[in-house]
Amino acid sequence: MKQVSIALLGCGTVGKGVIDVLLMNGPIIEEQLNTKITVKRVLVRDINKYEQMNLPSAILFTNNFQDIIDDEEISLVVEVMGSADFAKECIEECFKRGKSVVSANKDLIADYGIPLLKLSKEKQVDFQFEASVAGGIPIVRAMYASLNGNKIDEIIGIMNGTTNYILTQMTCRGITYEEALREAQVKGYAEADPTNDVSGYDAARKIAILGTLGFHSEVTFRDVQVEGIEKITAEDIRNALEMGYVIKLLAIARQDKEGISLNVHPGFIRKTHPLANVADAYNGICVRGNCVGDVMFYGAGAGSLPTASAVVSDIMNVVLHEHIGVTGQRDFVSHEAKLKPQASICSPYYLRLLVQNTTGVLAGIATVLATYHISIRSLIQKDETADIAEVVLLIDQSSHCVVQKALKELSELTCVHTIANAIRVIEV
Ligand SMILES: NC(=O)C1=CN([C@@H]2O[C@H](COP(=O)(O)OP(=O)(O)OC[C@H]3O[C@@H](n4cnc5c(N)ncnc54)[C@H](OP(=O)(O)O)[C@@H]3O)[C@@H](O)[C@H]2O)C=CC1
Ligand SMILES: N[C@@H](CC=O)C(=O)O
Repeated sequence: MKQVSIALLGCGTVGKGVIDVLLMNGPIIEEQLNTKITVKRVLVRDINKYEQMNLPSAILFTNNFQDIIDDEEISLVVEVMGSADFAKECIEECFKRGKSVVSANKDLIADYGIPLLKLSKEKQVDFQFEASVAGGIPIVRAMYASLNGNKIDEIIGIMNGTTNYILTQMTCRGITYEEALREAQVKGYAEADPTNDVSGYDAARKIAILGTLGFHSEVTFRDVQVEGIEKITAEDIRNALEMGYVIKLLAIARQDKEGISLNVHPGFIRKTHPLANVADAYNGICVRGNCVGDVMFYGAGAGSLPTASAVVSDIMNVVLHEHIGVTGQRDFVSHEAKLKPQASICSPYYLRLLVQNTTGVLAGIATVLATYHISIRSLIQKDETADIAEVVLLIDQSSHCVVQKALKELSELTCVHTIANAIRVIEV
């Protein structure tokens, strides 16, 4: 039996999961590879914290990256620390010293994936990052190795477990946004800084990675229009349900003759759509290719063991590549991205307005919308007896900038108290 010694950079939710999977499934892994994989060294910031954890005593903990880079026995480094800059420095150093790298870090891959892939090829080492999108779902490899005979038209999905958990718990248990976020943190779904989850940045990084792989175009996180779930209230969730929809944080990449569009935003999605039933920290991703048609991927999008499952599959791939002598052979074709102007992207919208309960208010709203050629699909006034009433509208296909202009004009009407929310309705 051969031996491979690896190092982990990070031993949090994912790093600890990798140690657990290698121990739990050691025999299955060894049998397939005829190799025993041993975690020799682990980099963390605070070594003391890890002494209290029940981890194999042979693992050497360090807070000095140099201990790992100088260890000639370590041929593979697994980066599960998070954040981009320090991780990038470490990975570049690994490549230069002939070590392959597996990473789960979408912040890093979304910004530096292509230059790092080029460097890994130049240095004849492997670089794999399956866990960087949708945790345990094997979507990254599917994009570059299973669907690569297709022209990809659309990728639409729920790619953040934390926000999906929050929205599911708010919908099903009626708990508050803050309570649901706290639970997601305890369960290990949220990023170290959960702002990245709730503001949509985490999903934006994932759709940038999938867009790059699917469209063979260099898109980055900065090309994604991002909106988070912070403004979603119990009232929006209730209204959606009454109208036959659920609210999900969606990541959408589309490519047509006008170019590529990348968006992350909350969306109303029909209860009958397969994505509507993706609950808790599960993720679901629908990909449309010109030959395969629609395919859907579903599974755990976050959490220790599911994410470690993807990381360990990358580790096994790297070991296999070493055995068959194809390490560092990966070519990646990418072109400069032609981005579609956001102004030309249209969708129907749900609008929620709080208005003074006076006569003529609905006519006033309809007049403003008509000025912007926005037609109304449905309009419901609630709390007809209260001083401040809720008005819920579904409006037809309109571009985001036209809707924003109309909302600004509506907010200036004396009878309109508050524009409470405007959420796109997804028609797929
Ligand atoms: N959690 C999840 O479900 C998923 C996470 N990911 C990604 O995996 C990566 C890790 O996430 P997760 O395990 O949740 O993160 P955690 O915050 O749970 O763990 C981070 C680990 O990295 C160590 N670390 C962080 N910064 C440094 C540094 N500068 N130097 C040395 N050690 C450092 C921490 O050590 P210390 O404790 O000493 O600070 C800790 O052991 C991230 O990129 C994340 O986006 C991807 C898919 C799913
Ligand atoms: N914080 C992320 C973890 C996985 O990528 C999420 O909630 O999806």
